[in-house]
Amino acid sequence: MAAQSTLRHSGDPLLAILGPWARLFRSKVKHTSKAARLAATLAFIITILSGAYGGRSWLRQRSKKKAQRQRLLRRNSGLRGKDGSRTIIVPYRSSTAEVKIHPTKPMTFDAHRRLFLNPPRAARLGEGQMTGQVPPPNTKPGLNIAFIHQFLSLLSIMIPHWNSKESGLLFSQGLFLLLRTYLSLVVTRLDGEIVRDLVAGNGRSFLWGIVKWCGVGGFASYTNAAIKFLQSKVAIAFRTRLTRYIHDLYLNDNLNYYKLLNLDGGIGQGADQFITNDLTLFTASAASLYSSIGKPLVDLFVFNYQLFRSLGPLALTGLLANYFITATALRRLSPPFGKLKAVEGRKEGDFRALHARLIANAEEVAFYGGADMEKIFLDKGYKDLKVWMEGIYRLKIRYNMLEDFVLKYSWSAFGYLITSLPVFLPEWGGLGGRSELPTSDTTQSSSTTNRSHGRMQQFITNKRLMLSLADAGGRMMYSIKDLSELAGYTSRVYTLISTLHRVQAAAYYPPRGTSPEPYSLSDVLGTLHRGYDGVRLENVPLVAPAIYPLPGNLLIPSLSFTITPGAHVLISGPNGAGKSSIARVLGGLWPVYRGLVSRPRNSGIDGIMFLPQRPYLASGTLRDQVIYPHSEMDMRDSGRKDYELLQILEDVRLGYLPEREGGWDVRKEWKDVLSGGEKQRMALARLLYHEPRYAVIDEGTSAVSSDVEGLLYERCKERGITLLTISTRVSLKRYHEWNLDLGQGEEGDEWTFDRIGTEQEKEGVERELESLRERLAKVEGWRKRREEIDAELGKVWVSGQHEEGTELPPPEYAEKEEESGGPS
Ligand SMILES: Nc1ncnc2c1ncn2[C@@H]1O[C@H](COP(=O)(O)OP(=O)(O)OP(=O)(O)O)[C@@H](O)[C@H]1O
Repeated sequence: MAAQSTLRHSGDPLLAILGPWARLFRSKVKHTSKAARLAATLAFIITILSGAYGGRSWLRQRSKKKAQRQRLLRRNSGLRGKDGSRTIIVPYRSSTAEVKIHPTKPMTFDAHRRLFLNPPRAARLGEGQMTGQVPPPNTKPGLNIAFIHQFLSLLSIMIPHWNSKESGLLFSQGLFLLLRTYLSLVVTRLDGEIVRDLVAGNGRSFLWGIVKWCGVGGFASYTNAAIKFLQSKVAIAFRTRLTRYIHDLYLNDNLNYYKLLNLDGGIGQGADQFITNDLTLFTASAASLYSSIGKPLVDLFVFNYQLFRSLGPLALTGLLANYFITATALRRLSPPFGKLKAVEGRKEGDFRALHARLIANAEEVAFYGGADMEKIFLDKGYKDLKVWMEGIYRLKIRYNMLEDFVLKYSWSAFGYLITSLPVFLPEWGGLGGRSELPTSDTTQSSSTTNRSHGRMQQFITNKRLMLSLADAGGRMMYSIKDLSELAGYTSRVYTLISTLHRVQAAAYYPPRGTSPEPYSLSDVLGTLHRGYDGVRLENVPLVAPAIYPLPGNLLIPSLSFTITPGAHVLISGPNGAGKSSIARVLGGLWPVYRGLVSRPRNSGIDGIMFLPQRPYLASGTLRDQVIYPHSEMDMRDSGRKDYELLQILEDVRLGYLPEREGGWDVRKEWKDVLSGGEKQRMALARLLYHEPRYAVIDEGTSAVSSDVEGLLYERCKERGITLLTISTRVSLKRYHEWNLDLGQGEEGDEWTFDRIGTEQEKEGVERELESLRERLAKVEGWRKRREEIDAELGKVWVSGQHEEGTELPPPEYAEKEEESGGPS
């Protein structure tokens, strides 16, 4: 029996663990009363039942949530939180995942403005106020105080609180980095022991050493993988923080995405290269810096201390001197990697912008057959980039040679010298060196053997320490280059964010002690008043702005008119007179340089809506095209239904679209699917959906047939929308009450604002007729003058060649054909 039980125990380890517990349970059960057993059984059954019920409702909720997510994803929609956050649904593997986005608080932007617009003078960025640019053009990206300021400013966005997720990630990474250093130390010692045992022929210890080596190796591999994983997590967390911050600053009610390119111009071709490429490089570089500098720094301290213990103060002094000299030499001789990287980023951006332009205008270029011309632009853009990159590589090759020689070969030679110290200069060889001295209580031969084994172990350990140290020092040196490159990326990202802050705060100041250029961005004195039921301009000059700090171009010196509800206005005039410019000022795209502009507060319902000259079709579903700029979430919130959208499409004669395209949820490249007229009608459908009180329609029906055009205007008016139509078509007057006519006078900078169909307007027409009559009266005189000139020219032509009235000889080829009997 005993034998049986032993067999069972050894055969089934699980039973061996559970057996005692089972016995304990059985003995407890035996000693409990019947009532207690009944209660326990009941509790057990209730637990199982409630568990099953809970599990079932959890499963149900999960499948309901899954279905909701799928629906939201299909409809390009999401969920809105009470705290203003948005939850969007993204595809994840075969299912979906939720991403919650919290908007950046305005307070945060206010707090950061100081960092990005008023940097300390010590950072050599304060001079920006003198030149009106932040950062000033003379701030070179490199390892300087400006870099530290820029990096710390960005760090305050990347790690907003000490207890944020990013700090946690960095802390965990730090722990793993320390662990790796510790493991390197263990490996170093182990290496020495293994070689000692091998030389001494101690097989048992040698094998045990190998086992320990493998165990430590496995653990070290896991540590390395964890460090890399955490580094990528840190990089992506940094990138998420910065991207969201930039998006919140870039895409807001202040229209910074428009102003950045059209008014400020501080970042050249646009923000896309900055946000996509430079930001990625910056965050990857910042995250790797932590381990690429942090780890060797810790290593340097630990290994130096170890070497000091075994080699003594002379070695340590030598080592430190070596670091200092090589670091200074390399720093002096290194090219300005930061500046090179910043320029490279700009050139990459220019090249990318050329491609983006071609993609956006592919149809137009194709019609013109402009491929060859576009290729020239693209090839030139690439050549610029290539020449720059080759220049960088040439600079790098020289530096790399020097770096390699110094860090690999000269350092190892120096390392051998240092590790030989205990052998040749035992009295200088530190604490470990004392063991080298002969002792009197051992025999000569065993002392020699022991000493040589001890030397061997110590040499191997020291050599490994030296190698690790050289590796750590090398990595420190290499990271000087990484640091310079990081300075380049930092400068790019900092420039983007500070320019965005400047646009957001309209912080354009003339250099100290000077007055601003008239009609430049630092000379904006007018007011844009939102919250007026109508549209009113009072003594507003119409100025086409120029990129800061240049002065704008004055189109109309002073414009004043008021539009009240129901007073539909046609804004007419020749091309380039400034019609669309009025819309730009009203929309807040262009600044109000002088005077007062009043407009409704909101865009859309109860406000004002603008239909631009070039119809825009968003990416998304067919529904998204009608409700733009609403999302489906907004549409559901306002209680609108799909059948209403269909009615709107019927009103603009696009009722066939949902069926033809395959429903409301279908996604297509709508700008290629819809014709020019359909696009304009879609824009009017948006107007009918939003039903604003006022609408500015800029050439919104130029591609629509005139019968449908009239119908569209009537539909808008039926819904109580007051129209401000910008058009060169005088025929549109019949749908409007007032006419603002621009481009009059000699200079084209005068204007009239008249009621259509009134005495005043008739007088205006009379005036125009009178001026035409005056011109007609001059026609007779011009005709006579032309006859005189013709006669003069006729004399010159005829003299000495042909008689008047004689036939001109036939062309040569006609003569030949006649001779050969006509064309074959
Ligand atoms: N972003 C800009 N920067 C500088 N000048 C501009 C800008 N946009 C337009 N302009 C200039 O302002 C003037 C008025 O332009 P606007 O677009 O208002 O003309 P318009 O009367 O609407 O002409 P059209 O009938 O051709 O649409 C033009 O001379 C134009 O070149």
